[in-house]
Amino acid sequence: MSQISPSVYEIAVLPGDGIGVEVMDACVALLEAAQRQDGGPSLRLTRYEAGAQHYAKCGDALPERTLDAARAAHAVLFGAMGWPNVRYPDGTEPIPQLDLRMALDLYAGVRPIRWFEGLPRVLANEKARDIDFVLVREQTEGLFYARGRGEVNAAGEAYDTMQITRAGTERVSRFAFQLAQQRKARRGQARVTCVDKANVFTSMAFFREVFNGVAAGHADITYDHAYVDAMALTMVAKPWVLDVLVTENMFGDILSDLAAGLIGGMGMAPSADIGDNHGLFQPAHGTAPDIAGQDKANPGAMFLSGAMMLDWLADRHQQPALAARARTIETAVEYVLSSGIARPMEYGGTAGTKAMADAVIAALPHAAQRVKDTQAA
Ligand SMILES: NC(=O)C1=CN([C@@H]2O[C@H](COP(=O)(O)OP(=O)(O)OC[C@H]3O[C@@H](n4cnc5c(N)ncnc54)[C@H](O)[C@@H]3O)[C@@H](O)[C@H]2O)C=CC1
Ligand SMILES: CC(C)CC(=O)C(=O)O
Ligand SMILES: [Mg+2]
Repeated sequence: MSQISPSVYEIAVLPGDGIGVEVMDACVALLEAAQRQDGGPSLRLTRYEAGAQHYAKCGDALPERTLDAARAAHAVLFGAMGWPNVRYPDGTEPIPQLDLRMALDLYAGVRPIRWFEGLPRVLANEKARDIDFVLVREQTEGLFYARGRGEVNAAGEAYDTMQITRAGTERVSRFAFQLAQQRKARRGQARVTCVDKANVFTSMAFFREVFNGVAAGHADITYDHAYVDAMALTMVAKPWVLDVLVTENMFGDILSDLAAGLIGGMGMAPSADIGDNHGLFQPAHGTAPDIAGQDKANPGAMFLSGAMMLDWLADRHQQPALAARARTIETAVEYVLSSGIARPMEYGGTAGTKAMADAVIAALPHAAQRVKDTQAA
């Protein structure tokens, strides 16, 4: 849905916990530098508190003020939240991103995985250079429906329920086909794969049946199916054959980390949580307690999530200058890695979070020129 362009885009910034704060500082610096450079539409980036540490301090992981700001903003930029030893009384973690997905109805978790020069070559096969697929994860139901509802009974049995609805499956499937249509326009072909476990679970057989109904309405896009265990193998054996995948919440959670492993780890795996009225953009990784506070995190996933936010705003508000800014940021990230100007510690290099941010910011003028040259060609 396109909307009138505001004079300033209000962005609710929720850094969260651990490396969420570090990669967010780097991303805000990059977004501000890119805006200064192109002099285009303004983003007002305002920080709000939420997360496990906030819960530990104040007993509230997602304050009303933060939720209101997220609802009112043009977009939400999110770091990561959660901390292993901070728990709710039921033993689970305060992870407000799940509450935000429900509150803002962010049903499509969009997780692109693309290899480019400068990323580690995890798979030896030359074809691994062509890895370029998007996992669309349903995010408002599935096995995550059980959150806060699970039970352990007196007989010592624990139950968590998987919820699959026709409406929820239809809308996420439609989203996947629309995404495939956009990719087809760019790449000449597209295929949507429904990832499920329809051979075992009634809920998953229903997911597949509803997906097939949506597929029937998109005759221009090829589709197929894969069981989730076989998909795990395909991802490792020949991920270059994958295009758009759509799956249930929990399967998507697991497969998206596996997919990130194909390009060297979580540090270059961005994501977008999209609903009909709101968009939230966050790296697919968590708060990484093992490296937090040491300036070791790779901010690349956060940078690319920021670029996804600019693209989404550009599309929603018909603002091509923001799409150009997104291309500039992506190009700067790729240039820094491919030229070896800086190599993140995650890939065995020496560049910490701040050094990566400095290098990408310094590459912005060069990247902007490259984007202009490409557009002119
Ligand atoms: N969206 C979110 O906010 C998410 C939050 N979490 C929370 O984060 C906490 C830690 O969870 P984990 O299972 O350890 O997952 P994690 O994604 O934080 O870390 C997994 C591994 O990847 C590494 N890693 C992650 N991001 C990196 C980056 N940008 N640069 C370099 N290395 C990176 C970590 O050092 C760790 O070895 C938990 O409290 C969990 O609930 C986990 C996943 C997503
Ligand atoms: C903390 C999680 C539930 C979130 C997560 O792992 C994810 O969004 O990928
Ligand atoms: Mg995850």
